[in-house]
Amino acid sequence: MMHDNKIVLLVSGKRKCGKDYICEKLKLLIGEEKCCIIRISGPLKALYAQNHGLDLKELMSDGPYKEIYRQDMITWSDKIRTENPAYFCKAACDNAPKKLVWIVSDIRRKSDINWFKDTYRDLVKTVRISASEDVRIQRGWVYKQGVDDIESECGLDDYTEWDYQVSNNSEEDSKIAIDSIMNIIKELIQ
Ligand SMILES: Nc1ncnc2c1ncn2[C@@H]1O[C@H](COP(=O)(O)OP(=O)(O)OP(=O)(O)O)[C@@H](O)[C@H]1O
Repeated sequence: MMHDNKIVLLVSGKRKCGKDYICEKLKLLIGEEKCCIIRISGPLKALYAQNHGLDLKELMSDGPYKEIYRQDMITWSDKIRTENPAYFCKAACDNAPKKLVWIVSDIRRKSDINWFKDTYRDLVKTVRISASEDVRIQRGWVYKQGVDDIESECGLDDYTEWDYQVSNNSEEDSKIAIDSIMNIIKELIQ
């Protein structure tokens, strides 16, 4: 199968490690004409909102709505995933614009990585972002049973085959992380 992409960058990390922060900076550096951020949670939330009569805009935002429904959304989407593990990954890619670089900013499960690797083969590069618990707490993370202790948060804790592992405990860290990822990307999209 031919793809328009040259890179599919899969990004993973615990809550408040700075996934969005790093992905947004990468997108700006690569340029919006070449790059977009994809979220597997996009089609997931759309379908959930539709099925439950909720406001999608509220659900997509970082507000309280997201936290109120997070748990139920996980249970609901797990049911769909049991029948078809790739359902939400495929839907996210089907809806994504054609760009040289796709950054998938919410990779959570081994089944996500497997589907992307089966589909996009050697275009796939994987990145794990980490930050200490102290730093994540400073950024607003509060441990939640039923969220932080289940597969959607821990499914990749023991995954070891990352192409890049970067830490994001500080602004300095993020610069180093972004530089090293950009070095690879620049070469691949030339
Ligand atoms: N290197 C950094 N320097 C300064 N602020 C940062 C850094 N990384 C992240 N932040 C800030 O920390 C907060 C959490 O980051 P972000 O939303 O990117 O995390 P996330 O991993 O996407 O979280 P979630 O899993 O909840 O979506 C944001 O306010 C972000 O601006």
